[in-house]
Amino acid sequence: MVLDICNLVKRYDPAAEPVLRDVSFAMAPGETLALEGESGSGKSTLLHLVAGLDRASGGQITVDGTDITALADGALAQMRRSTVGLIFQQFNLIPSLTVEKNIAFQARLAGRFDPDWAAHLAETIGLADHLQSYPETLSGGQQQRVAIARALAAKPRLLLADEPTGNLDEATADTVLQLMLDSAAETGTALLMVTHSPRQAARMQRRLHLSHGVVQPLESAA
Ligand SMILES: Nc1ncnc2c1ncn2[C@@H]1O[C@H](COP(=O)(O)OP(=O)(O)OP(=O)(O)O)[C@@H](O)[C@H]1O
Repeated sequence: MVLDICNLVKRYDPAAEPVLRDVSFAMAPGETLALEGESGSGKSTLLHLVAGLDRASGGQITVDGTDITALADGALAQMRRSTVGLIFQQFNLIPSLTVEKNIAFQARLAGRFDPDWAAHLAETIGLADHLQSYPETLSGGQQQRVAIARALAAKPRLLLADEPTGNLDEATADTVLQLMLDSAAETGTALLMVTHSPRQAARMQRRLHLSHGVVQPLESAA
């Protein structure tokens, strides 16, 4: 399994109910999973814990064979660089680098830069004419696509995406999701994606609904 989450608990306020009470699920290589649930149900919290950006209050998160809840901060950062891709609502593009260099950045850090793969992603995601532009000159939707291409370029074992097509019109969102699904299939990346769109969720292999701190499976049309 690329990801194995076991009895995960997260509480922010010791006096209140935990945001995540008892979350358990696993993902195999290449698997695509939609995480749904109403606003405030804890979806972003769950992604942050899996990314090692925040600490669990209980339970285990095993990423590519390593229980990350037991890792020190330095080892967690190393795990993120080598194994996990992130597409979060803040795009975190590097303002001093061109689009082309932003796309290459994480792949280079991970030691997996493949210029042909990066060029294929930029072309398919509609950024080929903007490779020498700087992020501040791009629209929000274009910046979001750079963040997506950057994550895919590094061929991560596990890709965590928090509403990755939220800034895009429906047709562009469909194209970009298809690229993410094709890339996951080609590189064996497991894709865990938070979405509010039932239409997008239906294109993933599995759907989980997060409510009251636990996840339940939902039927998927795929
Ligand atoms: N750093 C934090 N400190 C305290 N409470 C937090 C923190 N981050 C999130 N929360 C609380 O945890 C709950 C879950 O928030 P989270 O952002 O994970 O939900 P979400 O399902 O991703 O929501 P949305 O769909 O609106 O993005 C909310 O009640 C939120 O207020």
